[in-house]
Amino acid sequence: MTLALESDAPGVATRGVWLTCIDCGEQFAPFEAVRYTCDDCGSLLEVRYDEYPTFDAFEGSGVWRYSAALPFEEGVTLPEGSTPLHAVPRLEAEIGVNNLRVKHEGMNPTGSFKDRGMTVGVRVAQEIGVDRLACASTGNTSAALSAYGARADMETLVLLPAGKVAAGKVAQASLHGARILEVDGNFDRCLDIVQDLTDRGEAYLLNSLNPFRLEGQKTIGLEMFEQFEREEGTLPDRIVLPVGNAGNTAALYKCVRELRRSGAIAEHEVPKLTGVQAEGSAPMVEAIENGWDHIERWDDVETIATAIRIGNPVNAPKALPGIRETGGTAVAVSDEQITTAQRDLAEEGIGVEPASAASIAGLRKLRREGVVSDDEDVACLTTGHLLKDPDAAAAAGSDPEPVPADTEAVLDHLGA
Ligand SMILES: Cc1ncc(COP(=O)(O)O)c(C=O)c1O
Ligand SMILES: N[C@@H](CCOP(=O)(O)O)C(=O)O
Repeated sequence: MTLALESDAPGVATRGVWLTCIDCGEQFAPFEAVRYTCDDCGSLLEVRYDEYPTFDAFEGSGVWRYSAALPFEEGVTLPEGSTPLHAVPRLEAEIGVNNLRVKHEGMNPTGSFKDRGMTVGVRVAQEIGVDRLACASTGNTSAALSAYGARADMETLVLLPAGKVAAGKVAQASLHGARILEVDGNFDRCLDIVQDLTDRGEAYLLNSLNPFRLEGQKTIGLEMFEQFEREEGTLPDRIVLPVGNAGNTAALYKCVRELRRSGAIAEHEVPKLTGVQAEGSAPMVEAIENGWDHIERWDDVETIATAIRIGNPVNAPKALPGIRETGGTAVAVSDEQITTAQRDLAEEGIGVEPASAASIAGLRKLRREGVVSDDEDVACLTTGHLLKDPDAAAAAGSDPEPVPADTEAVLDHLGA
């Protein structure tokens, strides 16, 4: 396995930062115009730097600890990052791997990893000087954008698929002051519309199609590597993560390529990126299983894990090579397997929303199939907090037992 590394970026932009097309290689200055895709060929853009740092360049905490690998020294912060890397001894033994850690991104300020992307993305919006921020969302992106937009005192517009966003997320967007449009269509249609609006200059797009979002999200990998190394004396052999729009997969792949390029990690230390989707929403798994270099859009998607109810992952051109070049894979899990994993994590004290539990469900399935071996050190990413989706949590948990307001009756009920 050999990773394809970026070539040197010619010339110098702001702090040596460039927007580069992942297909034709065309380069653009990063902040002089609003641009999400390549002017020449329409493909995805990636942020590239003149230099890539090693671990000794990092200081401080949270996302901005990694400013040497980001386009700015600091951003609009709440602050975000510094999330725990939990040991889960019972799950580790039951699933049967050498080492299992859970990186719980639900512990970010708005309860998901999106905050890492927004602290950078909203800072870029300030730099460019836009008036209004916008996103399509299955919930978490809208919650994060609303909070970071509020922090920056900027107007926010969010488009949500009607009836398909968990209650906690709508409440967040609402209270942080976003204008919320409920669209009669799924997330992918919402994103089509937001792209049309932003192409017409109506707003600045802060979905993960915006390459600066992924810069913030790549700090998940930087932080996880430092924690894993500190606590386990090694790096994980494999990172297992839920996949929706495939931004995190793209961001983690970029993280390892940059670390390889600076010499901070060796080729044999590159973890296998392993994506998990819900069976009812699995275009990336379909592409990996069929050896395709593109995804086919799924128009009808359904899963209890509403955060990853996505049929057209826009970052697939970045994420598919990431899975393949790192020797990883992709797997689909049922809603039942997701709920079981959500309960299992809860029994270890870790509260996650359904999409997050997909990582554990996927690892368990791959281990049973023998794709993951028993000597592997694995990090699973859990992406959102349990309270994001209180209805799913209540349905997965047990019902409260009604008792009279009387101590004897309570003791009686307990069978004492
Ligand atoms: C909780 C949660 N997990 C996973 C995902 C999937 O992440 P990505 O779109 O980066 O693949 C999302 C959103 O897409 C999410 O909100
Ligand atoms: N799960 C996401 C879907 C949008 O993803 P993005 O990373 O492209 O913004 C959400 O929370 O909306």
